[in-house]
Amino acid sequence: MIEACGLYFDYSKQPVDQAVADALLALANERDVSGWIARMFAGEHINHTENRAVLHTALRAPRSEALVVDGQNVTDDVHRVLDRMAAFAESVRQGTYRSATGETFTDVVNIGIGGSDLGPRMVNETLIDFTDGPNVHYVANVDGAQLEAVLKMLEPAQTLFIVTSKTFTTLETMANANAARRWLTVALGDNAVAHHFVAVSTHAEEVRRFGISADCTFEFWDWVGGRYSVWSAVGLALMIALGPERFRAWLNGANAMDRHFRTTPLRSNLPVMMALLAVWNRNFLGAATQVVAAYAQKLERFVAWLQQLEMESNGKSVHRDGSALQAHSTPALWGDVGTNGQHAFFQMLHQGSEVHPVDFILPVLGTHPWPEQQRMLVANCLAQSAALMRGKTADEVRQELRGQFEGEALEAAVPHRVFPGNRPSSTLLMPQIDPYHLGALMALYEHRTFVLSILWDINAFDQWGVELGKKLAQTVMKAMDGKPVELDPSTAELLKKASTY
Ligand SMILES: O=P(O)(O)OC[C@H]1O[C@](O)(CO)[C@@H](O)[C@@H]1O
Repeated sequence: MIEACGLYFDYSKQPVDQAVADALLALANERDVSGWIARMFAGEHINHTENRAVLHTALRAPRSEALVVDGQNVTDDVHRVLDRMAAFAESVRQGTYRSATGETFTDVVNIGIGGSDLGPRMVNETLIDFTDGPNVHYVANVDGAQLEAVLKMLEPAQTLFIVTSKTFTTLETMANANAARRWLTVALGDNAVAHHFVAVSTHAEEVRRFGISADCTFEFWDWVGGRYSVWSAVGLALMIALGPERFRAWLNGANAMDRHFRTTPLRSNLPVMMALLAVWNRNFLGAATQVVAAYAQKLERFVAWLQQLEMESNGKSVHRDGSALQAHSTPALWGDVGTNGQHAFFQMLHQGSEVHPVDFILPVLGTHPWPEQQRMLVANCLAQSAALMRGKTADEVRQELRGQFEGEALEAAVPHRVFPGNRPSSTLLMPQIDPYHLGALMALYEHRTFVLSILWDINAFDQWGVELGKKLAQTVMKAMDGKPVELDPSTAELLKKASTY
């Protein structure tokens, strides 16, 4: 086990002995994991395909920790924006920042997608017991049904929109932002936009073009990747919900994990060991997927956030130098909260034809008034990992069924009830869900993802794989408008059929 920042990581149910652990650590040394960690924290341009530093860790560093990168003290920049966010969040929460009609804002809508949505939404939902500000809603999908479902609950005169987009050109976000602006101006007139819209972006020019002034813009920087951006001004809606103090406690949890990651020898370094176990399961034992089962209803959106973090970062097929990978990179990551998953896909985990390693995450103390149910939740989490490990032999099944079945009937019944066992899992205990421990948990997985990229020698911080589909969507839309564009026959036929509905 390894314990860090209030998280207790038990990997005793992983198929790893001392020799394997030593070999994995030798691999980490061969890949220069320590050197890469130092390079990331120092602000080197390790995102080489975009020539950018990778400094989400600076977003949660204390004010006193100066870090000069490319001639700029990034800690000063970070705290200047954090202070502006705190002042703004408090003014919305206290009702001193008013709407165009002089009313307080009862509702805030964050419009953003990918990293500009998944992180803040997940943290907001997980820490819902710690929120005491206006109601915060999140709209991501270009499917207008999502925007409509939110807007129909709201009063224009009491609604603040935060348009969150690193690039401020993302199709979905701009479509939703434009629609929200129309909804607002129909009710309150064009002048309301200045009171009701703020922006979070790295692209001041695009924000200005949309009609949001610099005063209402909260910046971040190109050294913050989209899927690592929740700690920046992208968390503004979250800060309005939580208040600046709890937001800081959450940053502190992440900062504690950063310090652990940066300073702890590899053998007892939690993100490093998690990544090594993942490589063991993926590349040596052949696991094609990784399951994450959080035993806490509040963590319902954790896997969605993690999917972008891991699969957008490490879903690559080439090394840093562009040569093809000789081994697989990220497994598909999926899961659901316990105990719900037990009644859905756990059958396959226990008896399916392939092995899928599981990370069990268990906040032990509930934050609800039903202690008996919390006991059941904890018991179920521990029981599932034990069952995966132990399995059940044919002899054990026979013993159990004796008296119920005899002879041929008994033998026919046995194979269906056998569990192979030896199915790997790790269990991560935390005392409870609170801002500090959630911050530490998220930073843990961020660093695990980074270490995996080092072990696979890939760039975890670009995402060229999302570009092609985005471009083709533009072509398809042109075709929908009757413009002469070239579509492959399959897509052209689908479009033809779709146009008949
Ligand atoms: O914040 P933006 O620029 O709107 O981008 C949203 C998301 O789109 C992506 O670029 C691609 O999915 C993500 O990396 C990013 O989080």
